Amino acid sequence: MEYSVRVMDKHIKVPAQGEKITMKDGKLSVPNHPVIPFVEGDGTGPDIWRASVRVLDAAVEIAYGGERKIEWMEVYAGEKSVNVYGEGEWLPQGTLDAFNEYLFGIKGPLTTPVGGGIRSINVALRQELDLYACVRPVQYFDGVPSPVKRPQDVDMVIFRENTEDIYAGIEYKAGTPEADKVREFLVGEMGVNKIRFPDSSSFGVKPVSKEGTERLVRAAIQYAVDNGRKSVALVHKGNIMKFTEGGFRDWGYELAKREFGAVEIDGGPWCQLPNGIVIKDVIADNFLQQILLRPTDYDVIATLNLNGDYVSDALAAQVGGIGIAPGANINYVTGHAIFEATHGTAPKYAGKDVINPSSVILSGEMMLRYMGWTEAADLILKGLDDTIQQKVVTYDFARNMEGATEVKTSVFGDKIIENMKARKA
Ligand SMILES: NC(=O)C1=CN([C@@H]2O[C@H](COP(=O)(O)OP(=O)(O)OC[C@H]3O[C@@H](n4cnc5c(N)ncnc54)[C@H](OP(=O)(O)O)[C@@H]3O)[C@@H](O)[C@H]2O)C=CC1
Ligand SMILES: O=C(O)CCC(=O)C(=O)O
Ligand SMILES: [Mg+2]
Repeated sequence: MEYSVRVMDKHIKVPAQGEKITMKDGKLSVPNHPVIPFVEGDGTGPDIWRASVRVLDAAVEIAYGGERKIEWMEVYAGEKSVNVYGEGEWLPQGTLDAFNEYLFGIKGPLTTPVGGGIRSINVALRQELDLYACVRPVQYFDGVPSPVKRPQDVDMVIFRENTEDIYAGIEYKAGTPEADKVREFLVGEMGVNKIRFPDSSSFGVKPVSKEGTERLVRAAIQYAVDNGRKSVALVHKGNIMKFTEGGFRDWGYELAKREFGAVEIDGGPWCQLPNGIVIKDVIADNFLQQILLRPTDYDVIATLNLNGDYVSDALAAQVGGIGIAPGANINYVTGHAIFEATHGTAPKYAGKDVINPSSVILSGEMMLRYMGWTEAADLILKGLDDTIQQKVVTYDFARNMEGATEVKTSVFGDKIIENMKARKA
């Protein structure tokens, strides 16, 4: 690929061809040759990205015959960033600037160490760009092996609040002066007497705001309206965490009434929009058993950050696993969006070319659809569907699928491309 001399910072090469995606008056404007930044990711990220980018490019080429093309621009985060930029540079300013300026991006998974070390770069990106909605559709592809009897009954779209909650990582380690200060404040000034072992406790803070809840619930209800869905369920643990998770529920209902004209049904608090969409709520532990026993009761899900994290992996498992679970982090007001899989770096498979690339491919499919390139997005769904029907799959599906041909990540990508070409021929 040719590059211009213009650089964003010394490591980011801006493609010579290509223009920015922009947003004006709430409307996206997507040129035929958009520049889209990508982060390859850690662990299995490079294996997955290599296969995915070929599938995305092929879909666009087959659909539009050269008239449209994505001009990819590599930006760095995670381990590769430290290699390129130097020590401590896990999320360089140039990367943030690129995502900010070019509006859209796509990324592979990034490692977050447990217990210590750096805070999540994934979370930092969502916070820095204020990508407040994590949208994770969960749908079943016919033929995918699943642990449940009727995986086809699962058809949900999770809207997970993406910037607040305990997930924001505001916490203080036991034994530090900061933890001592928090303890002194809680016990000494606030009169809290419920901390069982105050001297050896670490402390975490769970901020949940009205504004944060409202913009997420608004996005979920709007999605339900735009896509003819049946219901929006607010999933929370508001019986225990009354002002945070309970606040999420109450603010959610209030917004549905105030902005969408919902009225209470059966004595409330459930309510209904004039077009019939039901707004309901469910306590999170009950929700986790209900999605297994009667998934057809649920459609669009609006929930807090940590609940959404658990729920998205659990639901993904019902339709075959996180190898096929896409997602997008979106700010619907500014138009910024970073598309990424639900799963992590799966480090034990790194560099082996065996991992399932479907989640990133489907995240790319979401991106193309969001850009309005629906023909290319549809082709990807067909190509993936055909490949699964032919039982040509990666190890994760092969281990539970009778008569499967187990293939490498790269070959799986080739097969999808072959099937997309056959569909178009
Ligand atoms: N957005 C992001 O960038 C995310 C990053 N992470 C980070 O990733 C790292 C590893 O996290 P971990 O908890 O192990 O979770 P992972 O999602 O990385 O992997 C857990 C298991 O899920 C299965 N799996 C994951 N991805 C795929 C795939 N593409 N195809 C098929 N199977 C897959 C594998 O199961 P099996 O062993 O059965 O084959 C794997 O061992 C951590 O540092 C974590 O913080 C985690 C989630 C999201
Ligand atoms: O940031 C991480 O390492 C984990 C994030 C995660 O699990 C998720 O967003 O689903
Ligand atoms: Mg997760």
